[in-house]
Amino acid sequence: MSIPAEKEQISLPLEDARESLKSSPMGSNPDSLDGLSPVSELLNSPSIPAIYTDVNVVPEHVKNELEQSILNLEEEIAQLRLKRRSLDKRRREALNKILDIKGSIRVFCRVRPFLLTDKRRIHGPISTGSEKIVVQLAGIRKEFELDKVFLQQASQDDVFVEVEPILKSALDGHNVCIFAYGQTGTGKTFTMDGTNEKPGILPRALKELFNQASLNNSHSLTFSMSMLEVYMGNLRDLLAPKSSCRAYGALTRCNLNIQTDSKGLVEIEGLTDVPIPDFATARWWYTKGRRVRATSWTSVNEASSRSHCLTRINVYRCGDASEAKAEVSKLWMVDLGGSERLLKTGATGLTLDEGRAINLSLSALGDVIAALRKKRSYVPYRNSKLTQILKDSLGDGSKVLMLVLVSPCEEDTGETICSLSFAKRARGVESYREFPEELKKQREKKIMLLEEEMREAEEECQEVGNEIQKAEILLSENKRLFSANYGLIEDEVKTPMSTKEDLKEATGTPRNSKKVIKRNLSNSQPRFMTSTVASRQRQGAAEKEIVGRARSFRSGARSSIHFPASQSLSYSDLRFKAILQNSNRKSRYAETSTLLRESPKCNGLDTKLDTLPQSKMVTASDPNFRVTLYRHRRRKSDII
Ligand SMILES: Nc1ncnc2c1ncn2[C@@H]1O[C@H](COP(=O)(O)OP(=O)(O)OP(=O)(O)O)[C@@H](O)[C@H]1O
Repeated sequence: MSIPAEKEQISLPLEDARESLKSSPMGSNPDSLDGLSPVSELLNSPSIPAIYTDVNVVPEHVKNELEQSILNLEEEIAQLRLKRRSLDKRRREALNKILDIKGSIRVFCRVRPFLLTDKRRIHGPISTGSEKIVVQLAGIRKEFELDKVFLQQASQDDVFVEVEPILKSALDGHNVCIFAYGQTGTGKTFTMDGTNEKPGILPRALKELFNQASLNNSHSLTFSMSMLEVYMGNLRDLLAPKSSCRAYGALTRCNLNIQTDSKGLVEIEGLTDVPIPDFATARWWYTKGRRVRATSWTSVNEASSRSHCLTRINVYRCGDASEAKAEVSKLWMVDLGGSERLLKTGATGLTLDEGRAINLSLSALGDVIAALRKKRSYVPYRNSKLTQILKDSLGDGSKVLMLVLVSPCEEDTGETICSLSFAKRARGVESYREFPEELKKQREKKIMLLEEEMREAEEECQEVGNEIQKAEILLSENKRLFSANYGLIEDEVKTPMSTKEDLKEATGTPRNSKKVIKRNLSNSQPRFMTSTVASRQRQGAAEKEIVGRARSFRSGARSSIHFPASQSLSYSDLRFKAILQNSNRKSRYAETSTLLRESPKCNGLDTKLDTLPQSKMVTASDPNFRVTLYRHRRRKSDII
């Protein structure tokens, strides 16, 4: 049979796809995906000649094989996804068990190094191990056991390494609270925020979250951020636009209400929640919030924090497209106000009030943690704003890390004992270290096994993720190849349709499946982007032309028709897909893409709206007090 020149052009898409597939990772190494039947195998098969000059003469079995290969790949991908999901579940369960064995409330202690400003460098507390601290006061020796003790020489790195596992819990869907507690000037802010040279937990955590999000191929993770401070029992939004806090009418921004829904979920009405798509943005907002934080002068610490500063990262965790809603978990990082004894700070007036307010809320926090530890039926969350805000992040299923910061100085020993007593109370008396030696060993062994299991699951999950990626590349190549060569002709050959029917199908009117497509079109676009009558007419004409071309192409009137590779592959238009779908009813590829489009977008911010509690229990602050407070606030940022 002689081959007209234009027929060779028709075959170009197939040849292009063949070439691009060969140069793709799978094409160059088709064996790397076990169990899948790559199209490259098909292409290398002797049954397919090097170049098809006319799609109509491509043997039917080649087309069937290609179709089968696509179906197999889709099946494989679905199964691999299931496998990844179950591996991820295994990893999460192992991590959860580890944290449960270690205790869902963990308490670390960090001893601050001596500072130049410390007058007498006489050691107060003496650490006698990595999990024990001994303090002597007036001949009385007090011993405190903790989950970890960081000595004076411990770096920010050393601290962060121990904090990391709890961050993973937040990514796994648990609510997490990390607190820095301690006397003024012991390094709470240094540990949480750090400096540019020695960044603390917060900036490191932000970086780590984005790092983990990029590695996690089983879920898409997105984040948003809020910062607020609790000052004298009032809440202030640290990320609110400046003007809104200064204007009288916007005072509510500075006195936010805490709302609890019927399920116990807490939301702070009107709190600014900014999306943080990357670390740079997160850092920018965080620096902004820090600058606003209220500080004032006391005789103990020249930049003493007179408030509790709370940073919340909302983690939106979304599986594959079939999951309608993202799971939301909260990661709170809290730099608590100094827990100083008021006489010592020499505080008077407002500073004294600030100190009192801080101490009251710290004591309320201690009560809540102790009640949770003892699994009491009543937990006194309502005793302070701080505990009301954290209500849904301190209870069941949540993880708490309390970092107790202490001074190394002898003169601070009294304060140090107070702080460590708080830590002891938070840890609870049922500490595992009071268990018999044998039990402790069993526990250590169990943790080791679980850690091993977690690592294995993590590695396998990574491998499966890579396999999915490869299979997806291959699948899209197969689909491209198929639609480039057979997409428009299959139905015509098997079930010829009238032109009218073709057009109806193309515009998506009569059949159910097409209705889906039509609905998608309107759903997936904002109203201003939907087609007008005129554009629909133009669209209709274009579709007629495509169908007409396809028909004449198939019926042998090929003289003036060809679809160059670029054209045949760049039709992303949904209507064009509808035509393809109709002309290829047997195939489910077009439908798959439609369904994917239909599934809700996994966007943290979209989801956030859904997750906001609807029924509210409002706790309002006294408005008179708010105004007074607003006028009298002293901030270091104001002074500067
Ligand atoms: N581990 C450390 N290494 C070096 N310097 C430290 C360390 N911890 C604290 N400092 C220094 O001690 C001083 C007081 O620390 P910081 O402001 O963090 O205390 P704080 O507990 O947050 O006080 P406040 O409750 O009053 O806000 C700072 O100058 C800080 O740089």
